[in-house]
Amino acid sequence: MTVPTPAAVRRAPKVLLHDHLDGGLRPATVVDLARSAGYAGLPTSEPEALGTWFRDAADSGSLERYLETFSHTVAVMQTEEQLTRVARECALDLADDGVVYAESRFAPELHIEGGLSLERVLEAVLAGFREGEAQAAAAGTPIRVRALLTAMRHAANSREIAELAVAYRDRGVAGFDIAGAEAGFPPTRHLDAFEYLRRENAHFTIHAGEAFGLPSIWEAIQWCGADRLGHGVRIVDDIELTADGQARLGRLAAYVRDRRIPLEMCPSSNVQTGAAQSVATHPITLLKRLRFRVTVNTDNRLMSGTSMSREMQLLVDEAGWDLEDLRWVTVNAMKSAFLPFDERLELIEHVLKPGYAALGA
Ligand SMILES: O=c1[nH]cnc2c1ncn2[C@H]1C[C@H](O)[C@@H](CO)O1
Ligand SMILES: [Zn+2]
Repeated sequence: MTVPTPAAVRRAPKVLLHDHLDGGLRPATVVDLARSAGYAGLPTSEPEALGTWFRDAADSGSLERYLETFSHTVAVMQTEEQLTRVARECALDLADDGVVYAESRFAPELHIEGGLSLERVLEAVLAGFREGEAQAAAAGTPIRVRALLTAMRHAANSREIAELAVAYRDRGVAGFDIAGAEAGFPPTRHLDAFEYLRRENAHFTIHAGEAFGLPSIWEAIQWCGADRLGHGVRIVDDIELTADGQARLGRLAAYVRDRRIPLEMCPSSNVQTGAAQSVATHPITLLKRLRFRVTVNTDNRLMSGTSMSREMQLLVDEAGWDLEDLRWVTVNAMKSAFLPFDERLELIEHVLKPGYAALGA
């Protein structure tokens, strides 16, 4: 068991599958964009205080209230310049944190209030990712960033967004997702989009098992055919721990583990929305022990005041994780990425394994 130092955690190569573009802005950028766009709705225009405000407001114990904070970030992501800047800074911030591959998700339908078409929104974001990748490579911290297109589960645009994801599959879009309030909006509302994606051999993940339990996970997998689960924490409701420390898996939990369905787990976010009590008791550690295909993610770096390094460090400090655990979830994430197999393999063999070996794993 190698307990990594904070410096080693920062240096370790990381893979991020679940990060919202509109949940990861720098506080200073929100302030700057709000000022130049004339958006007067921010609770404060002092960057540090704004960062604290987002964290506190998101610390609500409810997914619905957590999601309300996005109105401020979405308000300043309505022009091509704004979108490109936010995407470029996202790539740079992740690369600076040691992330070598990231899938960044956002909902194009939330960024058309300024009159942009969905295609223009997407192209502005993709341009930002390419700029960020080029700058990061020049700075010696190469990163690959792909987009996931999200459709909002309370709305009715999922088929159109799915078609957009397929149209741009060779131009920087790796897959599709649905997000937003979970209770009352089951994934089967969007069956048409998922069936279309499956016919197109396209990849998708579904936010499920975060604010709602097993039925949501079951629908996402068995009705919709999700490749991965966003969060999926509530799968523990189908696991019974016996007095002697053994675990008995129900049919759904066994299916998820048997089929190696990746769980995009986001510890800090789950504590904020009430899906988990603490990082120390977060189901990710039990699921890791039971060898589910777990991955560690940030969800919303702004709302949680976090980064990949911070999420990993919290698991080390509060849940007893070691360097081998970090390496294992990182390889899990790379195996589960919506990137072609040969590119995944190349990153595992030439970046992840040597990176962890250099740290002593
Ligand atoms: O953790 C989440 N659960 C459900 N929806 C979420 C979560 N984090 C962000 N979202 C929503 C709010 C964003 O505006 C949208 C697209 O990124 O996705
Ligand atoms: Zn999310």
